[in-house]
Amino acid sequence: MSEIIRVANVFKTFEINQRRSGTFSTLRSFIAPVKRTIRAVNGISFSVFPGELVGYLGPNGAGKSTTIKILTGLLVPTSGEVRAAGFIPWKDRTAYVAHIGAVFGQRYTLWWDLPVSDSFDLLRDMYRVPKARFDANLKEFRELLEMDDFIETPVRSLSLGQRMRAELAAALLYEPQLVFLDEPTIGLDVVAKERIRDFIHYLNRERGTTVLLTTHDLTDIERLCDRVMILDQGHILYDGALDRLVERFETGRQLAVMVAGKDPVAPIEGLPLPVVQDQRLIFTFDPHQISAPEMIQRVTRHYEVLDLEVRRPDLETTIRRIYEQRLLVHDDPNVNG
Ligand SMILES: Nc1ncnc2c1ncn2[C@@H]1O[C@H](COP(=O)(O)OP(=O)(O)OP(=O)(O)O)[C@@H](O)[C@H]1O
Repeated sequence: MSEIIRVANVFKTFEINQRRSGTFSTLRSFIAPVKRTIRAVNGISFSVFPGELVGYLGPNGAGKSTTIKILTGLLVPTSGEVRAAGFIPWKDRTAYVAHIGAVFGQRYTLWWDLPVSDSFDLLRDMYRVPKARFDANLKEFRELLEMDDFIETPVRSLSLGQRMRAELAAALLYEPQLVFLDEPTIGLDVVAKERIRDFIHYLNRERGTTVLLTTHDLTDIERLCDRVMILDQGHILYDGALDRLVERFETGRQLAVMVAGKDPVAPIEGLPLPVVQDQRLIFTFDPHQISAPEMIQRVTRHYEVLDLEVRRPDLETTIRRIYEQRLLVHDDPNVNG
């Protein structure tokens, strides 16, 4: 199957003017600002295949939005090649945008003063969507995104959650095969986030829409993505299965056991002393050093166990460790996929 997105060796640098700090020794150094180059995207390559839902992760300033802007044709890369849905995004943008959808959590694309339904009608005309297809999509999206209560409301009066649902519908009513979602759940409450996730899931699994999703909310990623790419300082540091990433970097697993009797906790050779929490003994262990079955065996040999549970750290804890401790390093041949 041929790829729907192909990014090859793409760089994007920004030149910014920065005031000189420090000495006023010469007039020139006082007046002329210094040019500084920011390498927002620093030689990235990847492919996405039709029907994939790929999470694009990375700490603040990693270069995610810059990549999405290049892929949607809003920015021209400094060098490198991009093809998406058969187009070079920034070259033939008018034709290209009819084949893609884009939702930016922090930017409005709908008409501010128009009721939501009028915005939808305008989009139907702009993209020349046949009426029957448009009406069928609208009917389905109204139901899935529960839009009936606000479809006649001007966009400026919508709540953030309502606006995001309207934005999603607007980006998808003309059935693009490829969709870019940049922080679609930002600022939403848990119920609204869940509704948006269900919709993205439906789009991808039921309609086969290809999705590239940028988010800082790791529940979005956990719920939706099998594949993730991690970007840092403009480099892709990991591109592969989410499970493999977690398996590789997860530490601090816990075995929580409820034991019979009230004897003081006796140390088990080779294991650190457990802490007592909610009437359970909590043993923290590194799954790369000792497996969960072995931990269970050792502990059950020592105690009469009434109940036990192995707890894994959540995805957020694992990803935070990866970012903070810089566990993924550019050019490490072992980290990709
Ligand atoms: N138009 C611009 N001019 C100058 N620098 C820019 C511009 N756009 C982005 N940058 C810089 O490029 C780098 C990457 O920014 P980008 O917005 O792509 O990161 P991001 O991963 O999306 O971050 P966040 O998670 O905070 O949104 C940052 O250092 C940013 O300051």
